[in-house]
Amino acid sequence: MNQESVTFAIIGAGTAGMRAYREIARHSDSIRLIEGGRYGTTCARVGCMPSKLLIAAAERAHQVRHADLFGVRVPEVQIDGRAVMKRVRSERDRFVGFVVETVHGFKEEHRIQAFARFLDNHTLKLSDGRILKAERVVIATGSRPTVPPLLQGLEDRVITSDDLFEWEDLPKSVAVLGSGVIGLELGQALHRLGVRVKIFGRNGRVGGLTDPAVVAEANRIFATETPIDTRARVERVERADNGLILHYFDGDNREHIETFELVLAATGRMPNVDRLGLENTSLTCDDRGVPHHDPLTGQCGDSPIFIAGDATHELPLLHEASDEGQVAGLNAVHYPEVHRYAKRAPITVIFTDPQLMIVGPGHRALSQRATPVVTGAVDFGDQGRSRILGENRGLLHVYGEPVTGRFLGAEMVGPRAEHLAHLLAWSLQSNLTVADMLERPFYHPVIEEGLRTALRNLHAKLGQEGSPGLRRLNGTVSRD
Ligand SMILES: Cc1cc2nc3c(=O)[nH]c(=O)nc-3n(C[C@H](O)[C@H](O)[C@H](O)COP(=O)(O)OP(=O)(O)OC[C@H]3O[C@@H](n4cnc5c(N)ncnc54)[C@H](O)[C@@H]3O)c2cc1C
Ligand SMILES: NC(=O)c1ccc[n+]([C@@H]2O[C@H](COP(=O)([O-])OP(=O)(O)OC[C@H]3O[C@@H](n4cnc5c(N)ncnc54)[C@H](O)[C@@H]3O)[C@@H](O)[C@H]2O)c1
Repeated sequence: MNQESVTFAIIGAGTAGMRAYREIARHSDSIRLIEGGRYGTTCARVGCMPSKLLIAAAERAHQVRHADLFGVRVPEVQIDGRAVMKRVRSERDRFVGFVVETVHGFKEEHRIQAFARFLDNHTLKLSDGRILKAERVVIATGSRPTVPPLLQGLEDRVITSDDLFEWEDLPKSVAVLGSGVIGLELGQALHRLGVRVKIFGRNGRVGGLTDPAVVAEANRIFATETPIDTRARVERVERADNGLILHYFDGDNREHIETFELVLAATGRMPNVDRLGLENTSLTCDDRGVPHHDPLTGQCGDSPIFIAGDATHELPLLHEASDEGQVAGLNAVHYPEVHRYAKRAPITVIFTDPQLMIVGPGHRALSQRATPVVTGAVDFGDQGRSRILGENRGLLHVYGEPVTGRFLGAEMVGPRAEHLAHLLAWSLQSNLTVADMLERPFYHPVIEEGLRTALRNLHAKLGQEGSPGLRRLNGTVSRD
């Protein structure tokens, strides 16, 4: 039998796996990086990068269409679907190319192209028939889109984010199932690119927001432009000659029947742990099949098996996958000595227009704490810079802790949220109080002045003493 023994095996050469590889390869040459699919990572191939490329085209179309507001007349906007998708694909290929180049820079003898499956804690069966023995293993197998039972059997008309960026041209119409992060980002972009779109959510959810007031404002704003019903109930989907017929009840319980060329399933992603043969190991798993592990070490139980990235089903985000890969790699190297590493402040940005962001654990989690949470707010309707830009819509809620005055997090729908989210995440990680934050400089006229309004509002509600924004220096001024 073709069998090989090494010290380290990493399953999956995505963002987390590549990061773990780099960490381990600094210490050992006895390592194998196993990839079953194509090199290039989910982020570059079908995730962060192509989605933002599509959104960039949609934003440009939207800006040109609305140039009128500034007295700039554009007679007719035409969307060339083939040209849009050509740029998306070619820029995507460029990003993927860099990643593939990096992987090819790893030693050839370290790389295996096959799917891996556990036979026991230390034995992997590869899809090419080989057996690999490894003392320590990192699971970095990522996640994949789920398709709800409602759409099963209709696969030729159902797409996921894995398929969309391969399009040669834009379709005529798409029903988007799911108003989470992917559904909102891609649904709004397609709508702006001239595709007839309807986004179907459920329970009023928008992009993972949890603050009821911010959720309501986001729902209101998106509905002014894009056909969206986050309280719909799609009951049945059936095949038609030219697409799929959706039978659904809207938020007011009225029945509708509408035909679309395609349905985009944006109903969540599942961790790639179900085909790993984990039942052959000593690991215990949660109800999603994810091995119980310590999120701060990546270690599964007390075994020499570590897990990182989307496979953990914790925070399926790029920077988290990268950090977790590094931690898993380091701890695999030093096993049985395993260290806990602090997480960065939680941050999520959703690239809709207006953008959404969550910093910290989010409103729902904060309101479940024993100590009460105080909320400061700003409405961007009259905010100076936002109005100048014609982007004056949105709501920011900032949260603070009574007594200590500590900043706890934020949720927002509004202009340039990606930048405010970073200021706030850095403040949170630095353990700043709301008063500390107000002592920082704010230029004029900028969107950050809107943040200052929210922080002042929070400061007042927290009943903090002193004049916010001023730092009194020690001593008194003596005049002789
Ligand atoms: C449409 C979309 C947009 C996104 N946008 C953003 C964004 O804007 N910002 C952000 O932070 N995040 C975004 N994400 C999330 C981000 O892409 C993921 O969190 C990240 O790519 C996960 O990295 P990973 O290393 O865990 O998984 P992956 O990059 O998926 O790597 C896992 C690898 O494991 C391989 N594999 C699986 N099973 C096996 C096996 N048994 N044997 C061998 N190999 C195996 C797979 O083929 C794959 O190559 C987006 C995701 C999607 C889908
Ligand atoms: N900007 C970003 O950072 C970014 C962008 C895209 C994806 N991602 C990552 O990818 C992950 C997956 O994204 P996603 O949008 O697939 O998942 P998600 O969990 O954000 O959203 C899925 C949504 O679909 C809804 N849903 C499920 N079944 C449904 C049904 N039958 N009908 C109607 N709605 C239904 C759920 O209620 C939920 O709101 C995200 O959690 C995120 O971590 C991040």
